[in-house]
Amino acid sequence: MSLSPERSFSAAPLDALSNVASSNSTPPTTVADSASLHSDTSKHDMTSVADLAADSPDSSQMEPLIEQQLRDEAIHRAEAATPERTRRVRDGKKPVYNIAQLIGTAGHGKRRAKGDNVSNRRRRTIGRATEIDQEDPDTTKGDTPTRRTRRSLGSTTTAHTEASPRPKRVAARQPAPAASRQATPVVADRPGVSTRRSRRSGDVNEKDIPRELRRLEDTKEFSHVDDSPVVYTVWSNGKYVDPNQVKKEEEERKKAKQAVEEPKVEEEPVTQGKKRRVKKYLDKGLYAGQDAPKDPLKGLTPGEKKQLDDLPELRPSGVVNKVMPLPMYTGLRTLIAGRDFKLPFNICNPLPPGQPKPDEWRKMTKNRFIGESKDIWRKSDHFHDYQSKCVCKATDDDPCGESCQNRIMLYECDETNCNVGPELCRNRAFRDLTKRRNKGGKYRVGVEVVKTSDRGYGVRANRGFAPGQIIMEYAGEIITEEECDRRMNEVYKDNECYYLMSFDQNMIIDATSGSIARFVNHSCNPNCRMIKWIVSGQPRMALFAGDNPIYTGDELTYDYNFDPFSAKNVQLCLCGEEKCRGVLGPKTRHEAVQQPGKVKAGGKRKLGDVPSGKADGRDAKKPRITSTKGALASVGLKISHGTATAIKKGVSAVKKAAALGGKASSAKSRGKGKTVVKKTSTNRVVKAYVKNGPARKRVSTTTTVKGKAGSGVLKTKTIRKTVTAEARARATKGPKNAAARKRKEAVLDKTYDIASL
Ligand SMILES: C[S@@+](CC[C@H](N)C(=O)[O-])C[C@H]1O[C@@H](n2cnc3c(N)ncnc32)[C@H](O)[C@@H]1O
Repeated sequence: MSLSPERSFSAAPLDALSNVASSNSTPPTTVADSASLHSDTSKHDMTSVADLAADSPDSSQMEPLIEQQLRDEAIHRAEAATPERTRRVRDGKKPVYNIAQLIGTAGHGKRRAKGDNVSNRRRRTIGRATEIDQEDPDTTKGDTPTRRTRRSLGSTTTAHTEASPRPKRVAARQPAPAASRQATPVVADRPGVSTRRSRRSGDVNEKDIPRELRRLEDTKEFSHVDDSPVVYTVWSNGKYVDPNQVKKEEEERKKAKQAVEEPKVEEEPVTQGKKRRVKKYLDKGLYAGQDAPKDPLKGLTPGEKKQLDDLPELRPSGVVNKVMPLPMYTGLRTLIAGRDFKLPFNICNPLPPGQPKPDEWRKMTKNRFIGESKDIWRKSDHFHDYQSKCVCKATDDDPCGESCQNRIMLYECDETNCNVGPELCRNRAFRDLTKRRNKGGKYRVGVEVVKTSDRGYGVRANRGFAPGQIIMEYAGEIITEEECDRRMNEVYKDNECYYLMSFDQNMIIDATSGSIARFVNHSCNPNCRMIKWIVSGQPRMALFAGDNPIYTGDELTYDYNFDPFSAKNVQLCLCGEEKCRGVLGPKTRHEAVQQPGKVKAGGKRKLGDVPSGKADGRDAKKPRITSTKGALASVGLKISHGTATAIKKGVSAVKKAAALGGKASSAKSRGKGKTVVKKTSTNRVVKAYVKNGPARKRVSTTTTVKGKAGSGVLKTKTIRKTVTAEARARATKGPKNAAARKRKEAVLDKTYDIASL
């Protein structure tokens, strides 16, 4: 019997032979190659065995021998090539193809998708590939090895996707017939791969358990014994629904329903045992955050007081009426006069959310020195002056009230300079402001930024403020004049709004990054004042309510007393007041003369405001205030009232003004070596910026020495300037009707006195 190649092929165990072949072959591309792939011996080997048979005298005797030899040879070769697979061969396991090697991609390494960690994945493809081959021999019949390989590749993908949440669909597409189970051990016999079925049945062969799971063998979880109670969770809209919470809510709903259905029995006041329920009335809203006036009779005329004596029921009993508070400052008068009144509907109606808010605004609540300003800033004499104690007494009617010297000097009382103490002292505005703000809340802060129809943003009150009460601090970056010049010429040159305020020691507060106060607009008849106070020896600027109370919803305004410095920068005033000056300009001389006598809380005062006895008893250290006549006399105090000054671009006129013969400034007189012609008694910067260009200016200076106050000589300087035709044309372009234009022109015809007022 001759040994044909086919016979030798069938005689050898298929899997072992194919393994050997697969390990040695290049990827097969033809049927012939496929045959060679599955053949157990090389052509050369077969020839030698056939030769051996041919040479044998008794071929029938030789046949089993040859077969045996062939088998041995195959095993031997297989062992030499891949010892592991040979072991499988010995164990009679199914053949395993190395697909990557077969298709020549083994050298590429594992494929890695984006974010896909394939390092731990098991190559189950081979088993699958085999499965296909084994599962349905009919389907594979006639398949070239190439096709099979492709199929294997397909199953490679399947194997990869097994880890993804779609294995079931894959399984559905390829329902595994019973035959596939035969193939399973190919996978299962590999460490770490055991089929679900085998695990479930508990028939776990130790060899089948992956090494990393072996230590978990004793756990219930491993044996699929779940003795924990089954917890069903409910999820709604991607959120976990707590059943207890649901139950609670349901009970509450039921209770509420019952309460509505059952007629409510009026509760009898229980006098014994239980505490009597007291009905709560709204006692806040109208005056939220506002103290009631201490003395309601204070504002009444003698006639009204007499009238009140005839109406004892109206006499304030001291008990706060919480039921329906009367208009706070006019309540008693309204009652006496018997007038009807109605509460304004918007009395406590702060803006609803979603209002346009200013962007590009970095809020700052405290002053910050920038650049050189800190080094230049020095402690001037009045910073020490504030330390002298006031002469108020705790037994006074109004301790540290209107007559307190500290208050008159615009020094805030504190533990160093107050004779009364923190409980009774009423001259601690900045402390009160801090306390109020620290408590937080929209209503305590009391202001909000609003968008006005024609003046950009503004600020309105969302609570009431008593006359003279502090509202908010004007804070920002404290910069030198040089820095201010630089910013004006470089940074703010295209801006329409400026947030520059003259401050102290010739410095400027730039509130471009600053507090809300920067948004307060100008009015020629304002309801607030911007006042500089000395607090713990440091100057601070704040907005105070004016002589009248401020109600919720009122827009807050103060008189900028604006100095445009250049006619080019004159802006039309849109305050809408009857006595509007027409432009954002400085106060007229007339207004300035009228102003001081009017000022009450925190404003400019005459010496006559200070009770003479107390003035005499003042500490010698404090600046002596001598009585002087006229409007300018009153500026002997260190007051910066209405000091808003916008400093517009242009060449600093410091030198110019100096050249015009202005006297040495207080700064110069203090040996600073700088010529500054702007120091005034009000600390207002009167600085003549002369713009290169068509602006025609007539600048004259007069210096009046009025007396001494504190650290320096009081000076006033008047710089007159005339509005140019160009500025006039620009300023009167706005008003549409002839009357308004005429009014503007009339205003512009005036010569402005930029004076220290
Ligand atoms: C300190 S800012 C006040 C806040 C400013 N409205 C805003 O939107 O930022 C000053 C600027 O506001 C405008 N402004 C303020 N009061 C005005 C008024 N009464 N009439 C016209 N413009 C006014 C002017 O443009 C002025 O330069």
